[in-house]
Amino acid sequence: MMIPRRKILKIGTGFLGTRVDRKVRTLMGDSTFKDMKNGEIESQNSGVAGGVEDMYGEDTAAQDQPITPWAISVASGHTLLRDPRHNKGTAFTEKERDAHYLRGLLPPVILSQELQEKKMIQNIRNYEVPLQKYMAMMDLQERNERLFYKLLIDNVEELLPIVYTPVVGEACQKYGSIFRRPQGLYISLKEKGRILEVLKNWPEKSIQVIVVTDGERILGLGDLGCQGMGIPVGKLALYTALGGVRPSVCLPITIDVGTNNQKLLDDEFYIGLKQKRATGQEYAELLEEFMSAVKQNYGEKILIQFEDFANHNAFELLSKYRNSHLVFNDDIQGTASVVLAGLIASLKLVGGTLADHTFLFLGAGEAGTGIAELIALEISKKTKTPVEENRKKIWLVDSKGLIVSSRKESLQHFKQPWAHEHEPVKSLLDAVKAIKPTVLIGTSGVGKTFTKDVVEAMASLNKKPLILALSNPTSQAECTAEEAYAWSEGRAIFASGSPFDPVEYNGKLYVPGQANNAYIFPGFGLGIIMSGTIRVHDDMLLAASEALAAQVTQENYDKGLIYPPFTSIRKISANIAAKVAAKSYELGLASRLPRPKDLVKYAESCMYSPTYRSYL
Ligand SMILES: O=C([O-])CC(=O)C(=O)O
Ligand SMILES: [Mg+2]
Repeated sequence: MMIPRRKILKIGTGFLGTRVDRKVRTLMGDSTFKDMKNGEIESQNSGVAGGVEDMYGEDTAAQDQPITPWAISVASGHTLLRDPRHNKGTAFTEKERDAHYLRGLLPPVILSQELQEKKMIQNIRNYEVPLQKYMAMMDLQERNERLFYKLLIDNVEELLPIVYTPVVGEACQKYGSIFRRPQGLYISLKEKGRILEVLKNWPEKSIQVIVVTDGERILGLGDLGCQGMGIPVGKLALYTALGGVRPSVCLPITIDVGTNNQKLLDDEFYIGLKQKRATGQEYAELLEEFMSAVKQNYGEKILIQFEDFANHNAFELLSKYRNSHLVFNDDIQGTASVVLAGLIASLKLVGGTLADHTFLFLGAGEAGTGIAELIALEISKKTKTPVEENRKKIWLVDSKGLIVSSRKESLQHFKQPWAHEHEPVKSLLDAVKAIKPTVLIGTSGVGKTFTKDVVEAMASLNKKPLILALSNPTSQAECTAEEAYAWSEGRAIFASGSPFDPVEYNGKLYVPGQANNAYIFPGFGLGIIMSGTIRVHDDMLLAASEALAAQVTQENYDKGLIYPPFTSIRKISANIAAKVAAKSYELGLASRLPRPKDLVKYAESCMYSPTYRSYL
C-alpha cells in the first residue's frame, strides 16, 4: 500500500516501548501505539540503512537497499514534540501544526531554525561553568537533534571543547551526578548470554557505526568504569557533526565489566557495576559474545570503533578482530593517522623528508606505539626500505626510561619492536640529550612532563623543534602551548591533543594546532561506510593522513600551523573519506559497486545536513 508522501514521519518504535506491524502503524496516530502490546507483530526495517530520511530526498547515496514505502509511521502531537529526531519546537509552521496535531501545544510564535540557533548559542554563552554548557548541549541533543547538530557545526571551534575534550572528560568523571537519560547502550556482565537481546532493544535497527568503550582508560583520566559512556556519545556526535554520518545509524556502547576505581566503587551515585574489573577469560568471553552479537544483528559491514580501552585489551582486541570484523581502534590508529598528517605537513615548515627526522616519544602505550609504527610504515612506503630499518629512527621512553634492547625480556609485546641498541637512560631529559630528536611527542597521559629543561634541550638541538603534547584532557597535556613557545623562545612548532588558546609571546601571536584524532575518525568512518568497506587496512590510515596534510593551506602554514582549522572540517572529512574509499577500492575491500567516479562529490552527497525538513 502506498502512503502519500505528505503527512508521513517516522519515529523509532523502541522509544515508545512498542513493536507493531509497520503497515498498521503507518495508518494510526501515535496514541494508538501506546495501546498496543510489546512485540505484537514485528517486522521492522531491518538492514535498511536509511529509513524515512530517504523519503525526504536526503542522504540516499550511501544506502544499499530499497526502502519499503510502508516502513514508516506517523508521529504527531505531544509525542512528536518529545521525539528529538523530529522535533522542531517553535519552528513548526502553521501548516505543520495543523497537520500534526500540534495546535495549542506550542506558543504562537514561529521561529526560524536560524533564530532558534541564535537563541541557543546565547544561552550556552551565558553559562560560565563549562560543565553547565555541556549539560545544556546534551539537553538540546535530547530535545531537538537537528538544532543540536546545526549549532555544533556552525560553531564548531567554540563547541567542540564542550561536547568533546576537555569538558567531556569532566563530564565522565561526574557522570553519576549529571546522568539524566541513557544516550547509548549499557552492556554489563549481567547481560552475559543475552547481548543480542540487548542490542535489539535499541530503537534504531539500521546501525552502521558503533563506538564502544569499557571505560578502563578514559582520555588520560584513567578508569572511569561505566561513566566512560560520555566518550562514545561524544565521539559519535562528532561522527555526525564533523563527518556527516547520520545520527540514526550511530550507536554508543559502554561495556561494564566493573571498575578498579575505588572512588567510584565507594560513590553512592556511581551508575555502574559495583565490583572489581573482570579480566582474563571472563572478560574475553563477554567481548567475544559482544563482537559476534553485533555482527549477527547488524551484518558484516558494521564499523566498530574501540575507544579508550586500557593498553593490554586495546592491542589484544585489535589483533584478535581485525581480520574477522570491521574494526578500528581510534587511540592506536586514529591518533597515529592524525599525528602522521601533522608530521607530513610540518615538513613544509622544517624541510627535509620524514626519513631525515629522529622521533622521541614519552609514553609507549596505544598512542605512542601506534604513531611510531605508522611513521615507520610511511617512511617505508616512501623510501622503499624495510619497516624494521625505519623503526630505528624512532625511540620511546616509558615510566622506566628509554626503551632499549637490554630491557627486551621484560617488555610488553607492543613495546618490543622499539627496543633498540643503546645503553640504559633513565629520564626524559637524558633521553633527549642522548637521542637528539627533532620531534618530541607526548603520549604519556601524564601532565607537565615536558618540563622547562626538556623543552629547552629540544630548542638547543633544533632551529624549529616539533613538540606535540598529545595527552588529554588539558590537565594531562605534557606541557601547555604557552610553555612550549616561551621555553623555546618562540621557535617551537606546537600542537596538542586538547585545544589551547593562541598565545602572545614577545609581541607575536602564536596559534597552536590541535592534533586530535577528531580530524580523522569522522571522515575515515564516512569513507568506510560510503564504500561498503569490509576491513580496515593500514594503507587507509596512510591515505587519511595524506588527505588531511593536503588540506593545510599556505595561510595556515604562514601562521605556523600544521593542521587546518576545524571550521573547514566538513570539507576536510569529505576529502579524507574520498581518499580512504579510493584506497579501499584499490585494495579490493570496497563492496559498494560500481565505484563512484568523483569520490569527493559522492562523500559530500552522503553527508547528513541538520537543516530542518518540511513535514508537509
Ligand atoms: O578523545 C580524545 O580527545 C582523543 C582520544 O581519543 C583520547 O585522548 O583518548
Ligand atoms: Mg580515545
